[in-house]
Amino acid sequence: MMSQLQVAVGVVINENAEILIAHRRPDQHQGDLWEFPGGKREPSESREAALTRELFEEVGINVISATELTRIRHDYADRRVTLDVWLVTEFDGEAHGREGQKIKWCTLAALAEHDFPAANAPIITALQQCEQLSVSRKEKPDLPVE
Ligand SMILES: Nc1nc2c([nH]c(=O)n2[C@@H]2O[C@H](COP(=O)(O)OP(=O)(O)OP(=O)(O)O)[C@@H](O)[C@H]2O)c(=O)[nH]1
Ligand SMILES: [Mg+2]
Repeated sequence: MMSQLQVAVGVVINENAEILIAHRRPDQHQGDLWEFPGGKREPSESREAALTRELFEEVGINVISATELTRIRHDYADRRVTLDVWLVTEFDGEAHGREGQKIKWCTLAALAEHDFPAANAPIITALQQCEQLSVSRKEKPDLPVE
């Protein structure tokens, strides 16, 4: 039987309500596609600890505050994954591709222009309905009055 991989995935949001995405290397599973940073939970780890470790290893940020967005089970032809998807609303540090991968901050609208693994479709839907993203957009300061 195929094993079920437990994966911690972080949807990191900055003060402009932009979302961090990273490009998967061609040799990785679901390679050459965009992803939300994250990776496999180790057996000894909590789900939160896996998220914090993966985000530091991959994009060099320290998670301060994260809430659960959704959990997704998806069967690929060659493996089964459970994605624990977190909204990371507070973090320290400047995101950069620590594994040489391309990263970028992109608006919710621009996410649709990127190709993600099939398992990610419900994440995009959840983000479109996400209170926190619309709230942070509303809270964005207006242009200064002249
Ligand atoms: N990080 C991440 N993994 C995803 C996403 N969507 C998705 O299906 N996955 C799948 O989740 C699985 C584990 O993620 P990963 O490849 O990042 O694992 P990892 O960081 O531990 O990498 P490694 O295998 O190179 O050590 C992969 O099969 C990957 O295809 C996503 O948005 N982000
Ligand atoms: Mg990874």
